[in-house]
Amino acid sequence: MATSRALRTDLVDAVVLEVYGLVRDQGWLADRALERVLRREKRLYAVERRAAAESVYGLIRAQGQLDFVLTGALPGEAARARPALSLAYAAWLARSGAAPLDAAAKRLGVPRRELAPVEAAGKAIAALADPLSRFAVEASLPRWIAERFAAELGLDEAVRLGKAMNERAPLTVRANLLRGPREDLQARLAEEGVESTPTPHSPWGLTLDGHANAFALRAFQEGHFEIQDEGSQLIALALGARPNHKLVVDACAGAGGKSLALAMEMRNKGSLLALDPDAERLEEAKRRARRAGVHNLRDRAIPPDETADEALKDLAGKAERVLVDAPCSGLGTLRRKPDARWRLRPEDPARFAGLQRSIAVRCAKLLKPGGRLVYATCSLGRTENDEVADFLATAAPGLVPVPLSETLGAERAAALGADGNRLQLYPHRHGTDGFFMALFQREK
Ligand SMILES: C[S@@+](CC[C@H](N)C(=O)[O-])C[C@H]1O[C@@H](n2cnc3c(N)ncnc32)[C@H](O)[C@@H]1O
Repeated sequence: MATSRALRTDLVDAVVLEVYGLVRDQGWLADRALERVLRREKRLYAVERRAAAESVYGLIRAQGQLDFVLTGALPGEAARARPALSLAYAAWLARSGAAPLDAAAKRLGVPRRELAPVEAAGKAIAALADPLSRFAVEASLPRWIAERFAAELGLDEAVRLGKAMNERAPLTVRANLLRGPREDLQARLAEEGVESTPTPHSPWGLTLDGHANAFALRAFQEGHFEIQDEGSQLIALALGARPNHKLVVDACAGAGGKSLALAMEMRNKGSLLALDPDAERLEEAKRRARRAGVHNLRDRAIPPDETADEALKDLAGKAERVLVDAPCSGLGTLRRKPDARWRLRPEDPARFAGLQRSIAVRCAKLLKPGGRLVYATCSLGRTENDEVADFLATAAPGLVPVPLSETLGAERAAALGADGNRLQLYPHRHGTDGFFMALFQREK
């Protein structure tokens, strides 16, 4: 069986170095680079593919720290002094405990002396006098992100957040209740050899154990579940879409992750309208809807700018529920996209906030009196979250905050630490990705 084979490290290493080079030096997205190289490398067994993927993501996560250890440059400043790919990889193998130092040097063909800084890494990091720089290096975060996390939570808690952002995210799925209850899905998964645990907060979630390839499971192919972070499920829950609603709008629907959960809440009744400027993503949402047995979903590609007002005119004042899952910097999802931290720029949160404000105000116009809107992001920090929610409350006429306990339920809202109409989810506190949500209602 493939799982009992010894890894052919030469093949794995070649893939890791090629993919890491594409990501680090050529700005490729990690997922894409990995997919592209692995598709070509048909010789690799599943276990070797997995090992290559883990090393690539491990290396990307540790990049800031490795650059510091090997060149002395602080994370984010290191681009000027990047160590050779094979040296960085050997240092990672040694630092992560995946291989002893001497073996790592030999395996990657780097002179042993070049790895000497790895032995003194702990001391070098501890010697950083500035606590923020130390945090940035330890968590392997660009300094500006470390600063933002610390400004939001205080340094001690930011350290816990930084750690959680560098852990592997759980594989969480949402049971598609249109096909049956969560317990039935759990039993089906067990029949397919996958154990799972109900998520603590979402009533629909299961966390799958081990390294299951969820897409290959029959239960997935037959639409019994979707892969969806628990936080993302909670955003759909917070909207409170119901079967008696005639029009629910998912205003930034993308590939429909939350649309499918909303259709489930509507029990396939009424009309669910998915909007997005990206027609390809909407096509993907429709494919997913077919698999999930969703048939109340319609879609409309809209312009990305203010001309969308005209394109949405016919819907003004008509929707009972509007979800604005706005485009954002994604600072809350670094554990799933570890390469994003090196691509993001300090000015990005403010840039997204401008877009978020205009999208949210535009979409609030679709609400009928008494209708409710959730503004959500997968980001952290006031700029894209509280400040946009504050703006929305003043800029959209007749919009008032509604406590999240009304849709999440009092017990769940309290357990999650909702603050009135707002909730910020964090990996280190909630085990979810970092999501923000705020609930509003248009006055009757
Ligand atoms: C956070 S993603 C949505 C994820 C999706 N709701 C889900 O759960 O899978 C944000 C989406 O906003 C879309 N978007 C970008 N600019 C937009 C605009 N000006 N108006 C509306 N949507 C926009 C993007 O194409 C992207 O699909």
